[in-house]
Amino acid sequence: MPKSNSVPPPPPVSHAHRAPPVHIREVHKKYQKASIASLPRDEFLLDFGGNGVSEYHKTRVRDVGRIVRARAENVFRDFEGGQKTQEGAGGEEESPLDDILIYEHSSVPGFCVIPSLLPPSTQKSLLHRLLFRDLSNPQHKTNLNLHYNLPYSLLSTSPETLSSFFDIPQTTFLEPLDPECHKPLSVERMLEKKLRWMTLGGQYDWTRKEYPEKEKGEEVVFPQDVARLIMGLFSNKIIPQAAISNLYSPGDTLSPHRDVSESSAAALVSLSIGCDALFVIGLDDSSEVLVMRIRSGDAVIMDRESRWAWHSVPKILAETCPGWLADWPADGWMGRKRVNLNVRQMWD
Ligand SMILES: O=C(O)CCC(=O)C(=O)O
Ligand SMILES: [Fe+2]
Repeated sequence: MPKSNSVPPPPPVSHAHRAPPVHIREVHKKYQKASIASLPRDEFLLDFGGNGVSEYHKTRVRDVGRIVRARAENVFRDFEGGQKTQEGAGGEEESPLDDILIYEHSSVPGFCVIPSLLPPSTQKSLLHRLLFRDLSNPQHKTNLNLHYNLPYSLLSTSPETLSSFFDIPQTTFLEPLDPECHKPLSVERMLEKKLRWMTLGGQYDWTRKEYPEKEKGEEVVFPQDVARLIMGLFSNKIIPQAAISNLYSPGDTLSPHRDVSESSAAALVSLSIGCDALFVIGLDDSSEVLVMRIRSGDAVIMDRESRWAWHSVPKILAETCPGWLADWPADGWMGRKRVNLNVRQMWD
């Protein structure tokens, strides 16, 4: 991948509050309403899976770099460590020993996709780290901490006795901070619908739209194994310091926005696991808006101009989670979810 040399400077942080342009909002709304059955016939939808890239996109996508497969496999093996289980490979065929291609799309310069980057066993290991280990650690805040006391005292984060919200009785209740505003919430309902994001490492303040200040040195440590995974694959692009893990169910959306609170122009790296999603991305002054179907295991990179692009998730496609993953960790939970890990560098 070419190194970021002509990176435009970050827009002012005040731009985080700006309204998205009409041309982005319209595409977002159109694809929010699209039927899943119509998508394979849509030549304007970029899709590296299914029937493959459409004629329309073939001329707009080019391969701009590669990751040496042997190197990636070492990184995956290191990440999975002792946790690799016999269920890991899920009966998948071995991949041929060729390098992994990185594709850039001409509509949004710097926007790159690596289809099917993460093998099934790495996807499961990453879910385990995020949802069994990091979610049990009260330092990594979630959307629910703003309104509820989470029963962390019932969980254990020690590797020998690790237990998670998936392991405790699902009828356990989260007590609201303000009982006038919220009713108690069961762990079952939390995991099924209400848990929408968790922040890792530098804790983003969603109200003030700010990260912790570098000088204060107060940031929560970013999980070292996840950092090694990202650096092993994208070391010339980003130093992972913060991440948002988004959890979506069919019917959930993410509105058009730009990620402009970071004081670094390093790329954003985004990994997706579970159900497919539609992803919209476009620049402020461009009528060319790209819509892509993101599948489980895909990596997306927003670098250079695309780093400050508007983007959104208008739709999660129900019943599209790969079969080998649908019952993770039990009872079809991932079959009803998409988990995204959006990794950021806060400062240079
Ligand atoms: O879920 C996604 O693919 C995008 C998430 C995103 O844009 C964000 O967390 O800022
Ligand atoms: Fe974003």
